[in-house]
Amino acid sequence: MNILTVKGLTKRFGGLTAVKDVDMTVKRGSITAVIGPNGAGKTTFFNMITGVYKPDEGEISLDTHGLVGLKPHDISKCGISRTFQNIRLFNEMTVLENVMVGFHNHLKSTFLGTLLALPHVRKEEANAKKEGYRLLEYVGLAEFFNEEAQNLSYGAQRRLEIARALATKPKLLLLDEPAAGMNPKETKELTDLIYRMREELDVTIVLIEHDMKLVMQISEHIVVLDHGEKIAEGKPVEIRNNRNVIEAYLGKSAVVANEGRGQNVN
Ligand SMILES: Nc1ncnc2c1ncn2[C@@H]1O[C@H](COP(=O)(O)OP(=O)(O)OP(=O)(O)O)[C@@H](O)[C@H]1O
Repeated sequence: MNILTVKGLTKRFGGLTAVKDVDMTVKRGSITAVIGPNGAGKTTFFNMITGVYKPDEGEISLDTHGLVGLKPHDISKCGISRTFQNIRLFNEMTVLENVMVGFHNHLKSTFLGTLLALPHVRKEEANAKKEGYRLLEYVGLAEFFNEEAQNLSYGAQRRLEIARALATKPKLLLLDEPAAGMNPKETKELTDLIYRMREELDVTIVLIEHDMKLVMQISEHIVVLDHGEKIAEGKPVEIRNNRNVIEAYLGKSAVVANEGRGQNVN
């Protein structure tokens, strides 16, 4: 059964069509990758799903719930969470505080209640701390809970972003280039974390990623965008040998060479 259904999604910026008439479905419990050369429209696609941009055309449904027109915080409440291509942490806040920010959407406390430190607010805060610490344990960062986020290694900062994204208990997690800048050890830890989240937290995962080794290893389904259009989709083995994909990444001459040698894209 599909958790996400996208139909005819289009976004224009002035004369540029960044995403053009894209259809896509994501199976519940799957790991799906959206790939494509630089500027293909991948982040714009994520930005429409999370309500950062309103599509010019098209529909997006999470289960049967239409998302177009909803604000990002309402979409988050529906069960979609994300991380960003450029890490967006509060550098001078502690690691634990950064995760607690993720709970904000689900807290009931009002500004006045917080100001007056009312008992129910203090209780909510204590719960957020406890739950935040638990999430840090989950992503392997508990020992750094009191460090400033900026002191973490790059790979650890990316895992912290994931912990914060998990704070809203998403059904669907969108990861925008989660392995960017990671060394092989960090990428391996990320891979394990992605599998664990899917198995243990019942989260469906869609990732944008340039690391083709990771994409081919981890994805069950791959959607390829080029110049805003979907040019291919399928299993890793199908994508690896797809003529349009090889051409988009490497140019026409690569297709000819590839066919000559019977080799694949990576
Ligand atoms: N806010 C914006 N205003 C104008 N043009 C934009 C905006 N956001 C994206 N674009 C353009 O839309 C196209 C798609 O950009 P997008 O960032 O979605 O691509 P991408 O596939 O994520 O690229 P990359 O892999 O380099 O991150 C690009 O040509 C980009 O310059």
